[in-house]
Amino acid sequence: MSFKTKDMRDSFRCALSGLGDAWRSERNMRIHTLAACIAVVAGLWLGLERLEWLFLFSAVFLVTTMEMLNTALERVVDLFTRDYHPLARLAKNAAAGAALLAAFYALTVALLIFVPKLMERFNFF
Ligand SMILES: Nc1ncnc2c1ncn2[C@@H]1O[C@H](COP(=O)(O)OP(=O)(O)OP(=O)(O)O)[C@@H](O)[C@H]1O
Repeated sequence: MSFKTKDMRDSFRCALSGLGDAWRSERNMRIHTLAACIAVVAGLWLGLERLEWLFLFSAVFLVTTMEMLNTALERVVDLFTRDYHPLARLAKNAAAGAALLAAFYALTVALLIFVPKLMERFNFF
């Protein structure tokens, strides 16, 4: 029996289903989505420039992409073994480390964009 997708629409449906599954099963994914929504609302309120939006969206997509890859790797490792294995630990920790680096990037971008804008808005200068 073949599991191959039939056409582009089928591939797209599978990808959306993957996003939905990750959103339902991964708490981090929901936290990132909430953080992204807050950042977009704050960006609209503070009137970000085009380049600031570009960095903000790059951070949002990097973090969510890393979280999806982390989730995929966790699933593959769990498929391979549910028992303790040092390589399973190393693989999952490395993927979690990648997600953490992306989160640090997003935090840096958010601080560099929002702190000056907020100081300007509240006349801290
Ligand atoms: N089969 C295993 N063998 C050894 N250590 C494991 C194994 N499965 C998980 N671990 C360890 O437990 C940690 C958490 O694994 P788990 O699969 O529960 O991920 P998680 O808590 O869902 O992580 P995240 O918060 O990134 O989604 C891993 O980072 C790893 O250190």
